[in-house]
Amino acid sequence: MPPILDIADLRKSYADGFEALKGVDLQIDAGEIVALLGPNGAGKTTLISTACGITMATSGTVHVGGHNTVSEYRAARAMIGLVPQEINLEPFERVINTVRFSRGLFGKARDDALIEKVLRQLSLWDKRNNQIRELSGGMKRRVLIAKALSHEPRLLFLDEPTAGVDVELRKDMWEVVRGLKATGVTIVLTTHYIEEAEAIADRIGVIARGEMLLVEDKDALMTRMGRKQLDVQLSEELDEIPEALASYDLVLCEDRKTLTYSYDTRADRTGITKLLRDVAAAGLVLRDVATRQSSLEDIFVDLVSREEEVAS
Ligand SMILES: Nc1ncnc2c1ncn2[C@@H]1O[C@H](COP(=O)(O)OP(=O)(O)OP(=O)(O)O)[C@@H](O)[C@H]1O
Repeated sequence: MPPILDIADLRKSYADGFEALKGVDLQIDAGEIVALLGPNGAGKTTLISTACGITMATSGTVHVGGHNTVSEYRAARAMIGLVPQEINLEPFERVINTVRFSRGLFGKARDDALIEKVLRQLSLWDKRNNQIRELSGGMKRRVLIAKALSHEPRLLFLDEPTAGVDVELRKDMWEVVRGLKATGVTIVLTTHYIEEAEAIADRIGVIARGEMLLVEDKDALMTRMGRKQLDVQLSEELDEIPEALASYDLVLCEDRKTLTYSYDTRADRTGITKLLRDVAAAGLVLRDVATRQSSLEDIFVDLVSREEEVAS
């Protein structure tokens, strides 16, 4: 099956000459959840707005469900739902009318059963007759999603859906996103919360300075780039790493009592057994050992800082 979203060599320079996207390629299959991570100003919002046809690309193409977003704008746009970063709702309008109106904007016939389904799915049915101003911040964000779903899109873009939302509500939102995926909607979201990407994404894309550094299956990425650390805690402080352990790539921590050993989780031999034997042979007394798996956050920080070094 062709990808539901196909972005090829997308470039965007703003009027002031700033190049926000420098040839981005991205293919997304139907039914996936893809999280786009990147530092502030990386180009995530520009990518989403350009993919939706709100911002005009300087060059390159975007196809949604096989439709070109410029030459077949209407067909492409009908397949897309966009949940923007800012809450841009009319405070005195009622929830149900807000959502119905959005459907009308796409020229779709009124469908009360569908609006009820969407509002129930987002736990907003009880609030359907409330004015927007009477809702909490988390509920307003869910109204934005309901609006974006009102015309039955196949591809939903969520631009920082949980920015400024507390931990509990963020987890609720993750449930909503998983529920949408279960109904067959493809989801592309941007986020600054790495645990969010870790919790819900099937694939992760990392953008920095307008370039897509990688797009990869989350689990594969964590296995490929993830390293494990072994902290060897000693009973006594060391001035330096003993000569007998020089062949290991060890780091002596600030407390001078912990030696950190990094190893590749995929390697046949991790070297741990030999290291511990050599630690004992060097006359050091062990107090404790602990292991730590690098998180997606470690991988992300590592990737982006490496890219910054190359760029500077
Ligand atoms: N209308 C515009 N005119 C000129 N430059 C712009 C415009 N919109 C965005 N930019 C610039 O393009 C770059 C990418 O911005 P964008 O909003 O896409 O980043 P982002 O990754 O979404 O950032 P954030 O995480 O802070 O939301 C930034 O340097 C920004 O200043």
